[in-house]
Amino acid sequence: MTARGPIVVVGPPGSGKSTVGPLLANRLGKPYHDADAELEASTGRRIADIFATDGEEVFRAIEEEVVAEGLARDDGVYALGGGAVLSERTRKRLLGHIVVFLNVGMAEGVRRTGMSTARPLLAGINPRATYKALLEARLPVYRAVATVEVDTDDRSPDEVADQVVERLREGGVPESAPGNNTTEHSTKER
Ligand SMILES: Nc1ncnc2c1ncn2[C@@H]1O[C@H](COP(=O)(O)OP(=O)(O)O)[C@@H](O)[C@H]1O
Ligand SMILES: O=C(O)C1=C[C@@H](OP(=O)(O)O)[C@@H](O)[C@H](O)C1
Ligand SMILES: [Mg+2]
Repeated sequence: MTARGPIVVVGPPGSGKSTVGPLLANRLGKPYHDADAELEASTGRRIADIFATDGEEVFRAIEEEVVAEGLARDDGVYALGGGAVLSERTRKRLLGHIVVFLNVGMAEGVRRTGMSTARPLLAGINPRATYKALLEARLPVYRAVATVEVDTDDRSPDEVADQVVERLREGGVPESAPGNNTTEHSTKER
């Protein structure tokens, strides 16, 4: 399969990008990078602090720069923050990459993110409603950039990573109708 740069992992908060990313990298023998971790390392600040002090717009501008650098690498597995694909410039930069969309349903996504205060967007009074709105708004965006979509609801992180590897071996054919993808059917007979 000809694709450029790192394999990119996208999806909503709690879909498991930062958990599955390293497992996937390990299976593929590639280095792993996480955009949120790099953003915190390069700014010396926590994401929650940037949101609280400077607001989302400033965070998104920093994120766009960090992600542009990360995407320019030659290789690796690169997990983005859940909202990085909201940037049109970032979406354009994703063209030509293998982009893995880890999907998660609302109930499981809320459950996985509910224990953490590290995600300022979900810190409001009704995280369930916020998460639902976020999923509805972003699902089409994740699908538009993805070349592979994998459901994570009923899979452990290891099972998700295995499934991604299998799908990549099949040729990156999506589970369901995304935009930036190969549209022919899987060559693997089942
Ligand atoms: N497939 C999974 N099954 C169960 N729990 C998961 C799964 N993937 C991730 N988690 C858990 O959900 C939480 C959020 O995972 P994380 O990798 O930080 O998601 P993301 O980076 O997409 O926001 C973590 O506590 C993680 O252990
Ligand atoms: O969905 C989002 O807008 C965000 C997701 C977070 O990353 P994860 O998706 O890894 O939780 C982090 O980048 C920031 O809190 C904003
Ligand atoms: Mg993450």
